[in-house]
Amino acid sequence: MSESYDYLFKFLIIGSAGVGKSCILHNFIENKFKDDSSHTIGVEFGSRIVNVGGKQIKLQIWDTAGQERFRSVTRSYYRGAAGALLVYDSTSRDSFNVLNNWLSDARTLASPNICILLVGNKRDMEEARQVTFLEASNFAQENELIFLETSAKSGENVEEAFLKCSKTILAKIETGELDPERIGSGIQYGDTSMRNLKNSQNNRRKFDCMNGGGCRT
Ligand SMILES: Nc1nc2c(ncn2[C@@H]2O[C@H](COP(=O)(O)OP(=O)(O)OP(=O)(O)O)[C@@H](O)[C@H]2O)c(=O)[nH]1
Repeated sequence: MSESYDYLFKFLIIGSAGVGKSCILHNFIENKFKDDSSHTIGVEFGSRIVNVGGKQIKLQIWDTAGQERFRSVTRSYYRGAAGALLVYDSTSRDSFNVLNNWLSDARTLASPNICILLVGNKRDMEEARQVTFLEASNFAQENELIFLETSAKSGENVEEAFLKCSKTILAKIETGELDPERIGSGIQYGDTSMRNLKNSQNNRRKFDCMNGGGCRT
């Protein structure tokens, strides 16, 4: 069965080892918690079509390994990503303290216009919390990031995280701030968009003809 969608967005999930990146992806794709998750080796991949404001968007998601020894491999996947979920574990101050390193990697190696969403995962473990909502939201504000707390275990806000990032990218396409045709934008037109684009070009030609503007073929 062929898939029909308007746009394809390339997404990354980045952050330290063990913060729950693979579980977030698994929850988003399979709608369940992966309780036997082991360290990712290199990168893993998932994709899903979501509906954002009436547009079908195919998300192509690269889940990267957090362990330092895979850093050179994972960095090679950053190029041309339209969006990234930058994940820390709200029960681990260490994972929060290194966010600046992840952020500068994402901003230098991916598209300069990359939409980054800060995700504080493991929200279900309130008793073990080491990072408050307020300090993370201040960090997000200072660094112009959108921010959400999630639980890959209960599924809370997981879908919302991907949708929020997709909505922001779509809005930038619609206002012309992002150009999907720019190489390395991390965005591609799907069949449906191409069809609409061609129809609007054809309509434009018809309009030019009717108004004596000469017909270009
Ligand atoms: N309670 C709770 N545990 C979680 C949550 N998300 C992940 N975990 C657990 O945290 C551990 C690490 O999860 P992973 O998804 O493998 O972590 P990762 O960030 O992909 O790790 P790397 O692949 O090494 O980078 C696993 O034992 C998960 O079961 C969550 O939201 N709540």
